[in-house]
Amino acid sequence: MNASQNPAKPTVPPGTKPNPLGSRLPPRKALGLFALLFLVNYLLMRFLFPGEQPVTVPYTEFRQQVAAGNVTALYSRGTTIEGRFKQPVTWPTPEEVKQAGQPPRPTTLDRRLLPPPRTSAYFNTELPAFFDRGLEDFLIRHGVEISAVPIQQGGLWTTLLYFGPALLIIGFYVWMYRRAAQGGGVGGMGGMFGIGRSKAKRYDAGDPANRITFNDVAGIDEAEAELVEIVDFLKAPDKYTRLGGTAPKGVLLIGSPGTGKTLLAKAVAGEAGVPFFSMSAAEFVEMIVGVGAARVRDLFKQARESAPAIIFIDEIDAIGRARGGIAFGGGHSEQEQTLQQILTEMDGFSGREGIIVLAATNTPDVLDRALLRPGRFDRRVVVNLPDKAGREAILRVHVRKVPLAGDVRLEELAQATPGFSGADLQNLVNEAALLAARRNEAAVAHKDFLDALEKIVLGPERPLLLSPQDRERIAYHEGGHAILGLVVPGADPVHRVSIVPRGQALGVTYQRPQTDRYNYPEAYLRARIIGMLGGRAAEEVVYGTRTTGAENDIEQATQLARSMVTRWGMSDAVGMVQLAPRENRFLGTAAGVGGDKPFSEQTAALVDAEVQRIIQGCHEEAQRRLREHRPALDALVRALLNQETLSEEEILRVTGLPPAPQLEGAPLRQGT
Ligand SMILES: Nc1ncnc2c1ncn2[C@@H]1O[C@H](COP(=O)(O)OP(=O)(O)OP(=O)(O)O)[C@@H](O)[C@H]1O
Ligand SMILES: [Zn+2]
Repeated sequence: MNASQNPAKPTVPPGTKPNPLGSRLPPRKALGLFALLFLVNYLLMRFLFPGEQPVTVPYTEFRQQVAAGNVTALYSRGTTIEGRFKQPVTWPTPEEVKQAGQPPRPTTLDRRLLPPPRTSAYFNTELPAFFDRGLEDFLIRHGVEISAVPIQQGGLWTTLLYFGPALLIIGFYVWMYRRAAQGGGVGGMGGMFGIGRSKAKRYDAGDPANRITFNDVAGIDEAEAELVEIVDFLKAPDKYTRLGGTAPKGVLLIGSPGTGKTLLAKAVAGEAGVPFFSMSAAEFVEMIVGVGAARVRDLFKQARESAPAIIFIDEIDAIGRARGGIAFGGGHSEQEQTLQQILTEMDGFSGREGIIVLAATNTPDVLDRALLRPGRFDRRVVVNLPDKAGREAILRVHVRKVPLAGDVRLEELAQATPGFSGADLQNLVNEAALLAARRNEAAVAHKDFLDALEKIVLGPERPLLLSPQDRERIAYHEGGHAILGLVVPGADPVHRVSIVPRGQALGVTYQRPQTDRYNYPEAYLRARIIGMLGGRAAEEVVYGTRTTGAENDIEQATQLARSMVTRWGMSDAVGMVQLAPRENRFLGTAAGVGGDKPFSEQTAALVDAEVQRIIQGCHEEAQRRLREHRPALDALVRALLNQETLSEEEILRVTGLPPAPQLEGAPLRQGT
């Protein structure tokens, strides 16, 4: 289970001002007016020219009309004949409808039925597949004019009338354009409905109340340090360019979601005291081609007017994907144009203007090379997930505005939250504060944090009606995980066991590392697998039967064992061979064996056999140790059935076991 879920984020950053250049007519209204005109146009057409839509008649009917002398002219195109009747004709005729045995008004749903009757002076028909030899003679005999050009539907006056409504719409456009242009004073695409205007959020650093500085950023010191130079440059651009050096133009911030890229960009603006224009790249790209480019132009224009300034483009991968790569529905060329416009704007800077473009992405490897060339986003700053000290510092930033009870131990919380991003930690503080408020507490206590953490990691409690047998089985399952966490050397300390159903889980065992770990001993990994298999092993030892409850455990254990074999060279039979790709550093996704296997079938079989051998060994050890500690297991289960959730001290007390000898910690794990 992944600990970092989407944290709730404030949608509008503090200090955001609405764009002062809003279009005068609200876009909603303009659209409504537009739709109305369209409707009027359509109705007008239908009303004025009810017969102008040609009827489609069968070939036999066409011949009959020619024979009756009712066809004046025709034009043929391929096997289609279009023409004009002397007298308008209704098709299908009432007799036809009767013959077909249909109600006079067939529904459009039934395609086998005849079309609804229509009257028109114009018609079209399909020539039969076989050649009608006498047709030409036949037509001439009946005085049909064979036209070389398509037959005009209606004369000059109808043509004019056709154009009337269209002219009306064009007139409306011009009028709207003028209005908007007068109001906003921005020409070009930007004038019309404000479509081409960037919806950039301007965040002004001038107001000290909502000024964000490096003080608000914690735990990502390296990234911060790299941006200090940018702040310097913005404060005194001339200092850098005086000797002919080129100023930085673009910085790419790379990091997982919620690591504080946006925050960092804002802090740079705040530190330098310059305005901050931010926009998400996804907002650039809309349905209408050309709009994205216009928005880019407008964004840069706004920034230039208030230079020195920072432009922040979030999720730049939305437009900056390598061209010719993944095709984007219909929006491909739009995306390309938008990207091109950004490049053009950046190339256009003299560097002395004091504008720096910061862009953020969490998938740097998909970006177009053109973006990364010198003079563009040639500086890259990696924003990593915070380590334990970093997490504590971030928590400290976010609890500033929260009254804390004396028992809160931020260090412990930092220890229990490996893999959490800054945004996740902010969310944790927020959830804890909400929980404390709901509990009518005067300050936020440590327990509030722990409960909030549990809710974030596993989802809210889920009321489930369980039979006493099911509850007992779940208690033994969790008890199995917990006991092994206590008795297997090297296992992470167990700090909470619960049989309250949450999210997908029926029960949870939390294990907490002592410190963040970057290098894992083999013994530790084995201890982890043994613990993971402990739930099933306990069920087997106690009941002698199995349930589906171990699915998640099996999945995790298999993944870990596979990594031991394919990535970390921990199988003697396979040896020190890398058989699986490295995990993605930025996304933190642990990759299993790749889809397109770069190794042979034999190797694959060997890997599978080795994975099985590891799992089997761990499974046996889990069963053996649980048999050995059966009294402790029973005691733990009794306490769990009584109290549902046990803390670390309670677990140690009821089982009478000492904590497992430590190898040194590793990230927080919860087994389910
Ligand atoms: N290093 C940090 N220090 C303090 N707060 C942080 C940190 N990182 C993130 N946060 C908090 O999380 C919130 C969201 O972070 P932010 O929007 O900057 O992340 P991001 O990396 O831009 O995410 P995304 O990639 O999803 O846009 C911030 O407003 C801030 O409150
Ligand atoms: Zn389990």
